[in-house]
Amino acid sequence: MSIVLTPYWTNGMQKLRLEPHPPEPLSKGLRPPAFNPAVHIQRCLAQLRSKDKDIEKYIFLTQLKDADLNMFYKLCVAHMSEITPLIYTPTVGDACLQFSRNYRRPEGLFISIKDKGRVGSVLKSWPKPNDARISVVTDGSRILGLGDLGVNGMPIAIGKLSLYVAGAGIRPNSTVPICLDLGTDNQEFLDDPLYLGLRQKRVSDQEMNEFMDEFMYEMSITFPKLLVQFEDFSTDHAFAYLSRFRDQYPLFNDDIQGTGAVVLAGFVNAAALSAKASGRPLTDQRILFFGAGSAGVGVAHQLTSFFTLNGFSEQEARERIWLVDSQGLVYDARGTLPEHKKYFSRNDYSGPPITSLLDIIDYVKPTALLGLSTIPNAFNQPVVEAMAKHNPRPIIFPLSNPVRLSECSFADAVQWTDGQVIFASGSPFPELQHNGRRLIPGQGNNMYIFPGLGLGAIVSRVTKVTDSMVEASALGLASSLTIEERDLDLVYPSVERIRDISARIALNVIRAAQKEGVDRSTDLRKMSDGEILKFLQQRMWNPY
Ligand SMILES: O=C([O-])CC(=O)C(=O)O
Ligand SMILES: [Mg+2]
Repeated sequence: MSIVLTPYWTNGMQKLRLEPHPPEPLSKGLRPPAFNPAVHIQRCLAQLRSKDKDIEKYIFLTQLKDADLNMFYKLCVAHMSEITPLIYTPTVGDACLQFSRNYRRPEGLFISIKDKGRVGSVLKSWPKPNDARISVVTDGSRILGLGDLGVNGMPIAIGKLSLYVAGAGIRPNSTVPICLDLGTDNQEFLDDPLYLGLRQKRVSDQEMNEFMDEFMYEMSITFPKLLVQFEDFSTDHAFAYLSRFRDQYPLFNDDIQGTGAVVLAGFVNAAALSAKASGRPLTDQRILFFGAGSAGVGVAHQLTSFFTLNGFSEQEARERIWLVDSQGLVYDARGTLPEHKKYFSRNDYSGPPITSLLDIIDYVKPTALLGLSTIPNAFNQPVVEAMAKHNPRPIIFPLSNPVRLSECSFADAVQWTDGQVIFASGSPFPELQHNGRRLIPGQGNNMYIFPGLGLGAIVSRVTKVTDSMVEASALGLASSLTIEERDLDLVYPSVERIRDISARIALNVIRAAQKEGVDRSTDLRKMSDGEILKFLQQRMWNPY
């Protein structure tokens, strides 16, 4: 028997209390005579399934988490592929949009620009800060593909952290969801009397920088063992704060690095399938990115490592990549470009702007088309057919979230390529049958990466998260497919195995951290791979 911290509420405030784990049986008379915990999970599942709308299911699960944390995670772990889309993408998108309307109880920390100068004292209201290991921090400025949602971004931090618990066995009381309120430019919310954030526009970059400097410093003081995951900051801030803080504190940006790693993993497997069909070398890839925000450029950077791992120079790797933004193909002669696009801007084209995606495909002749644009249906029939014309097995990854912003659906991509597409999307699509074949879409969502990357970083107590740790997480994921999954042409493993996958990713991350000397748990250096895997699996928190 061990002791865990269980959240409870008093006077509208969340507190934590110490409880034996598993709990002592209730005294006689306090529960129904035939109550059987093993059957109770079926009751909870039936209650969940009786709700018609996904948002109702989300609300039910949130309340279950309040009332019976253990049962909530028991359901998550036992029914991962059913529950994940409800507590996370895509339903969490609606939960964010409706957060101020559906709000019931406090969960997580809100820190606002009004706290500037005393952020430390606000952080101290968190109970047991020494137990904190992982925080997901958002400023709500670019939630999924839904734009600036202000403090309504909190559910994204909560949802990601639930996956840390369910998918990597992090203890629930080690997780700290944080939403920063730096104002919002969402006028609809500012006008809404129920909106739960400050009634002001976003602050200037300078004020935000000062706030973020104080916030990150105070976080490191209050939570000495914490890893920070930045989530859904607007593109410029995502890049700026990653580079501002990454050498000072243990942190990563999920949208740049997590998404980059998950797509690299899927791409490694997709490239092998496409090479098999075309007979051309594995590295004969030309990758077109539709969307050049934090996710698009983050993924592009990560994918260059696919080529450098296969013997290309950095320059050669960069030449395999083309970016498209709202003004079409990104190239030097087009005019001044934002900083984050410059690295991939083409210098081998100087004609008039090419703006239509179809024309760009004809010019580039890509083997892979990756969508990170949040423009629904941008990969329409002519676009997908053009990809199929150039490739026996085109790689098409519409990665925008949530599902209604996806650049195309799985069913359309299958139909328009006669089943030849190698497909992964950001949000889940159902599998289908085509000409008697079972076709299963991949889900190229960072949920495969961050639990394992975080677990490895936490267990080895890194001083910082390096590029090679992120790359190692991707390769760990890519190699985690079983033979059966490879036979089904999958590019990602089944999410039901997420805990095994997270352990394998964490092992790779730990080894990469050791190689670079950024690990502080140096005891792990003496252990074999098998011993580390066993250690990780044994230490994972389990609902009883
Ligand atoms: O949350 C997700 O599903 C993936 C992600 O980070 C994003 O779209 O911003
Ligand atoms: Mg995100």
